[in-house]
Amino acid sequence: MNEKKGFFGKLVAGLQKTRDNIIAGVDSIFSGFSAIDEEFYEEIEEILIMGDLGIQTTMSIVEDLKKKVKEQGIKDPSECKQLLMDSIREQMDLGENAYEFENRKSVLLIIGVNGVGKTTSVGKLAGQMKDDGKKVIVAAADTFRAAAIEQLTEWARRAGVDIIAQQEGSDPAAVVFDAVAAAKSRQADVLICDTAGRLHNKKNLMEELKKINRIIDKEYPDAYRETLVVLDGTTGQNALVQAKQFMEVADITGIILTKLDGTAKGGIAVAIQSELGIPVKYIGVGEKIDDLQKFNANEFVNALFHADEKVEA
Ligand SMILES: Nc1nc2c(ncn2[C@@H]2O[C@H](COP(=O)(O)OP(=O)(O)OP(=O)(O)O)[C@@H](O)[C@H]2O)c(=O)[nH]1
Repeated sequence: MNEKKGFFGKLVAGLQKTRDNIIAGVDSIFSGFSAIDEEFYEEIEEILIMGDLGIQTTMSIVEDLKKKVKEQGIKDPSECKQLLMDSIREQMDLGENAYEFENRKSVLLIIGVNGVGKTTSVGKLAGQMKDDGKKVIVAAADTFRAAAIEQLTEWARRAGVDIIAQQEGSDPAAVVFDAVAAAKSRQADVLICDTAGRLHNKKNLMEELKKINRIIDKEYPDAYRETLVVLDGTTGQNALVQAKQFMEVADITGIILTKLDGTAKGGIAVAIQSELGIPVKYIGVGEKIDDLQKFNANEFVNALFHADEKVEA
C-alpha cells in the first residue's frame, strides 16, 4: 500500500512539467467557457497538441469527447473533464500480455540510440526484477562504445546481477550467444540484452538484430521474447519519429519512455501508443533505480489530472 503510494507519488512528481503544461490550460478552459461550442473544442485541441499528444491523437481524443458529450447530453463544460480523461485513457491499451515475460524464462532485447537512457533502463529493470526474486543476467551487446560496457558493468554491480560482456568492438551476436549459454546453464529467469541502436545505418542495424534473433531462436527456442525500444521523452514528437524508424528494422513489442520527469512533453506517451499501436510498457521518471515504472494508463491520467487529491503533502 505504502509502496503503491510512493510509486504514484513519484509518478505525480515526475509528470509535474507535463501537468503544468497541459492541465493548467485545460482547467482554465473548463472554468472559462460557459457553453460547449466549437471554440471550446478548439481550445482543448490546442492544449493537447501543445502537450505533445500530436495532431492525430488529439483529433481522435476530441472526436471521442464530442461523441461522449452528445451521447450523454452534457451541457456544462466543467462536466467534460472526466470525459476527457476517459478519452485519453482509452487511447492507451497495454494488451493482456504486456508483462508476460515476468512469468516465463525470457530474453529482453533493449534497443535505443545513444543517450536516450538505454543502459540506465537496463540497469533499473535488472535491479527491480532481481528485487522481485528473479535470477537476472544482463548482456552488454551494445559493443560500440567501451563506456557503455563500463556503465552497464557498474549497473550490474549495483543491482547485484551477473553480466556477460566482451571487449569494445566485438560482435554483439557473440556476446548474446555467450549470454544465452549463461542464462541456460545458470537457470536465469530473465536475460536482458543491452543492444545497439544506431539508426543512421539502418541496414546494418537490421542485419545485426536479425543475427541476434537467429541465435536466440536457435539456442534458446523456449525463451519468451520481448524487443523494447527506449525513447527519450524530452524529444517529444521526435521520439515518435524514432519509434517509427525502429519499427522498420525490428518487431517491436513495447516502448520504454524515459526522462518524463524532465519534460513538459509527457503527452508523447499517449501519442506513441495511439498512433503506433505499440504499448509503452515502462516510463522513466527519474535517475534512481525505482524511477522506472510500469506504465499504467489509469495512474498516468490520474497523475496528469488531479494529482493533488491523491498525494499527501
Ligand atoms: N531525469 C532522468 N534521467 C534519466 C532517465 N533515464 C535515464 N536518464 C539519464 O540519462 C542519461 C543517459 O542515460 P544512458 O543510460 O547513459 O543512455 P544510453 O542510451 O544508454 O546511452 P549510451 O550509454 O551512451 O549508449 C544518464 O545521465 C541517465 O541518468 C529518466 O527517466 N529521468
